[in-house]
Amino acid sequence: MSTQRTLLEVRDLEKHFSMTRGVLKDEIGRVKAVDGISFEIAEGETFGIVGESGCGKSTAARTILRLEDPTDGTVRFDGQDITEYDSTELKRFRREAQMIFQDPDSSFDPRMSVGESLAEPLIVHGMTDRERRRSIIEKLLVRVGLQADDIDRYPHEFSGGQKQRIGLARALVLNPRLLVADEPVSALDVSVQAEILELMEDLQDEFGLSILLISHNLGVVRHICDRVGVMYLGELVEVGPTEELFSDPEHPYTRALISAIPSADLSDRGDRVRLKGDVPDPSDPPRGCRFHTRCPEVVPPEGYDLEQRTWRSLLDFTQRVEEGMDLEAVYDLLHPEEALEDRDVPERLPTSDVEAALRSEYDLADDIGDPDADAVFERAVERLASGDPEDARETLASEFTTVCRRATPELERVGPDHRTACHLADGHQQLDGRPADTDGPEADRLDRPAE
Ligand SMILES: Nc1ncnc2c1ncn2[C@@H]1O[C@H](COP(=O)(O)OP(=O)(O)OP(=O)(O)O)[C@@H](O)[C@H]1O
Repeated sequence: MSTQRTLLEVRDLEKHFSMTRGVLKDEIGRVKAVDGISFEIAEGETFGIVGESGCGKSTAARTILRLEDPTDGTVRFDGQDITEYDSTELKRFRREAQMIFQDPDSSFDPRMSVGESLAEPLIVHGMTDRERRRSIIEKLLVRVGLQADDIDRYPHEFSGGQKQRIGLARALVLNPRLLVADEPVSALDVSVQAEILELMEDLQDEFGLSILLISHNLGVVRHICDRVGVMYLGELVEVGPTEELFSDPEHPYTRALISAIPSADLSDRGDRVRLKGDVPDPSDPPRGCRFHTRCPEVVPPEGYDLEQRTWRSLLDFTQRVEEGMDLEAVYDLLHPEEALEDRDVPERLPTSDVEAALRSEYDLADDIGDPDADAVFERAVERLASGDPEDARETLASEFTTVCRRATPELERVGPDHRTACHLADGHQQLDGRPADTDGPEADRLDRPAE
């Protein structure tokens, strides 16, 4: 990490959105968009936050700039807690911390010339001298690769890349110390993305800026960030120096994101990890490690000898049964073509048919390699076929249990400046972690069923 002093310090930041119902606006839940993230950015440093869509990156950025009020946690800028700022301090902060957005088109008023748009922040912050404003803006336009006389042109006269250059000029016109860039190049042609990123790097050096870069694109983050935080479902799961994180990723989510980067080298295709499904609902995140429902490296249950792929399938099946796989759902699996109104579900279904359908659905071989695990699976299948999903659920939950569901891994050090929140990482292997905060069927472990 940079030896420069810290400019931005984010501690345990949370932003939850209330979900309400009816005219009385009763709260029926909370979207935990940002759920306890901590990191810092040094002066002159570029820190990237990366993750799939919906994992909370933009909300984090907006909350850090106090465009949203945090639910909990602190954001310190130059040592001061911005959540405590009064309106005067907030105005000064808004000068020192600027943002650029993904879509340069929608961030400009089409009726205002470039000069008028860029003069606005100067006027708001008290620069009354028109000539001085014009001179500052012209110099900045040249600095971002445009021409001084572009000052009198209108947004529609520029390409996307040029508009993002103007966006950068507008962000820098007040000489800020922090630039928050939310997907600054994802709306641009690939050919101009690198130009804009290089411009940002040059401007950073020249203006001594700290940058918080938000992107779903790991290539973009790798290009210009000194350090990276990987975000999943409102939490940071790994934070480390960029090259170390890319060459030696510690979290399975980071590994999956890196392996999904399109590579010219087709020979490595076999190693690609494909993450199944979308990011789960942030109003009801999975307990334990939030990534365990999609993790390709989820820790297997003790006492079984299973290949990772088989274990992942068994856990997917367990999760599905827990979510409420009943006799009707099993029937639908056996009769996918049957219309809903023609459905006549009997009290029990042939166990062998159910077993074959479920093995096919979850890609489980006839012999999964461990007779004990097979016995658990078969018992669950038999209970499902008999219309007793509760027993199936309890059997699976008590047997196919994993530390990844039982305990929440903390972000712990795996290198001098590298931290990860994964039970697999060094220091997590004692399988402790924080207990998951919801009681579930695993809370009361059942005895292993008779074999
Ligand atoms: N004002 C809001 N009210 C309710 N939920 C919100 C609000 N803003 C964001 N969310 C939810 O919070 C979660 C995180 O959204 P956010 O936009 O921060 O994610 P993101 O990682 O930036 O994704 P994207 O790149 O798609 O914008 C999402 O589930 C989103 O629907």
